[in-house]
Amino acid sequence: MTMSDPDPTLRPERLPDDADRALRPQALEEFVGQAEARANLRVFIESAKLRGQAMDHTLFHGPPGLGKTTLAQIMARELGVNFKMTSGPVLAKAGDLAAILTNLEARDVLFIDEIHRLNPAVEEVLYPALEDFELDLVIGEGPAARTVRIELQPFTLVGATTRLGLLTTPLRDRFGIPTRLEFYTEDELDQIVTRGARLLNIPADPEGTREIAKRARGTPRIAGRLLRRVVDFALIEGDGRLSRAIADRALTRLGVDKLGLDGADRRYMMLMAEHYGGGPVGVETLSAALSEARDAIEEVIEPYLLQQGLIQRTPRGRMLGARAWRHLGLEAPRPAPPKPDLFGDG
Ligand SMILES: Nc1ncnc2c1ncn2[C@@H]1O[C@H](COP(=O)(O)OP(=O)(O)OP(=O)(O)O)[C@@H](O)[C@H]1O
Ligand SMILES: [Mg+2]
Repeated sequence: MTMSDPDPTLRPERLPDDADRALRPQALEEFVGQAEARANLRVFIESAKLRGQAMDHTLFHGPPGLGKTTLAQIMARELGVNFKMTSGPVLAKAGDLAAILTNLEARDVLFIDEIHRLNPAVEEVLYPALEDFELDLVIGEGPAARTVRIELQPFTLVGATTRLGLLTTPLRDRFGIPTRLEFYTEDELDQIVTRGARLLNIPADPEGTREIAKRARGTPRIAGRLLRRVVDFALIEGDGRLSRAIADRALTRLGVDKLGLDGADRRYMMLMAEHYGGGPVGVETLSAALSEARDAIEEVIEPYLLQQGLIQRTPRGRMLGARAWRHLGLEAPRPAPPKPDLFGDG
């Protein structure tokens, strides 16, 4: 049993994607959902513009595909400044970061994706840059080495991470605006799918977009991918219309079930049910048994299953919820009878 072959079209991944770009909202007004985050960002953006200052450093965290990169781009556009993008793993040396920082113009947005993967030496350089817009660079080596201080233009760092827990505390503390993104509701996803169908010029029935919204795992990126696949089926096997029947047929063919779970989700739950009696079982054990990286399990598979109440996290490991047993069509084991208390005095 392995999870190495989930349909790549169904899983959020991090590579920039041209197809994604077409559906990406460009303005805060067009951005559906995340009402609280959006309302707050609106205030902070307008206030920064009014003051003529750089907006405070902002951190977006939450599962993949919920709109972190999209919101960072929208911020720069709404602020009317340049958008520079890099990522934690790409910034190998302090000099790489210094080169980017010294090239920023006043109030620019610098976006660092996967910021939990910054090299510690690079992170050290970032601290004074964030706090005082200053850079301390060591020039030369050995006895000839000296430090020079470089003044930077005030800028806004926007960080994104799927793993808030892996951020160092000093880095976390330097973000004035930490923002958690939540899974989207079915209604919000329906709006996103409906807008997407319009942009793709495909006539859509309300029941058709609703079916995709229900099965998009709370995630706009997945909604966009599923929409494209359903459109393919509608054009080739249907009458060119996004109906509920064609959506259902396409999603079933893609292995997306009624709850929006895919093969990887089901293999994870089946493993817990069949081999571990529904848990508790540790994530390392699941990782080994599924031949899947622990990170991928924790970042991609588990957040949605937790949110849906299909699994629970306990101090002793993961457990399958009653809803998961029902969904798998299996009977949950009865709780074991209490063990006789051999050493008790009662
Ligand atoms: N609120 C939204 N409304 C419409 N589309 C959205 C929304 N949020 C995200 N999307 C769509 O979902 C896609 C994925 O969003 P984005 O790349 O911003 O996610 P992310 O949180 O940065 O993911 P990752 O953690 O994998 O980098 C985008 O291409 C965009 O089209
Ligand atoms: Mg992103």
